[in-house]
Amino acid sequence: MDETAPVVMELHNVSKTFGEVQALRDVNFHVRQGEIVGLLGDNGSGKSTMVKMMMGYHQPDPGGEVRFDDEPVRGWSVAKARSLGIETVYQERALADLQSVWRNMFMGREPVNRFGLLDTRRMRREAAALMKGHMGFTSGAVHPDNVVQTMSGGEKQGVAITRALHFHARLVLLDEPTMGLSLSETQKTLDFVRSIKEAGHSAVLIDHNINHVYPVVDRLVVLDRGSIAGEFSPSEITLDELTDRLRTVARTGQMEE
Ligand SMILES: Nc1ncnc2c1ncn2[C@@H]1O[C@H](COP(=O)(O)OP(=O)(O)OP(=O)(O)O)[C@@H](O)[C@H]1O
Repeated sequence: MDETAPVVMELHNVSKTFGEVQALRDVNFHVRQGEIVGLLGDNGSGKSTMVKMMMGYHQPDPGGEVRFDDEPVRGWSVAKARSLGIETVYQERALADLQSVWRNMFMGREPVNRFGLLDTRRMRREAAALMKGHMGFTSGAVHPDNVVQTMSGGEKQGVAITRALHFHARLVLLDEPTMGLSLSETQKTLDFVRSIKEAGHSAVLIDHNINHVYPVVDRLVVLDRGSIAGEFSPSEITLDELTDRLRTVARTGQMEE
């Protein structure tokens, strides 16, 4: 990974408290352009809270800051994050289940024709082309008019990721994207993550299965009870060593005994 690549997004001293629970504690985190970062940690360690912070769903507690392209972001919100090119891919939550594939692909960014009306023909046509190109859906089994609800988990994932790629998302956030997917769908999803990097964009990936995360990321960040407990590059640590370290963190809260 090019350590001189510009930082796209940064969380600076970010904490997040929900009532009595401190989900994040003084987190300092960054993602560089063209970098894929994996977030690891036990249940409740704060991974989803961190992703939701990056997608604009949560605001940091006072004293913390979200930065984008080296500038502090004011008025942090989901709409603001989307306008900066941040896309989220969730297994179940990214798509409107009762809407068609083409509607989902263009939601919020629908092209209009010369009469100022939604250009549905163009959306259908482009959705079909994208499905063939990015998703490799050549069987005809998945049509742009299909309602998302009827699609498999992997197909839904494909739609969400295709949308992120098509709109040139600069940062794609993936929270458990392989949950419940078959082996081949998982492989496809991980290939998509690689293609984000190939396109020069960035991603943050949460996946409980470190066998999925390890081969696709440039850097691994380990969270423990809301704090960053350690950071590795897969080139510095074998998968077996990483597994051992994660067990140690779960037991002691430290990366090393
Ligand atoms: N909206 C909320 N209100 C109250 N507590 C919350 C909220 N969101 C998260 N928490 C708490 O914050 C802590 C961190 O949760 P988070 O979902 O970020 O963990 P996680 O690492 O993603 O866990 P998992 O791997 O189980 O999904 C947990 O104790 C959780 O119960």
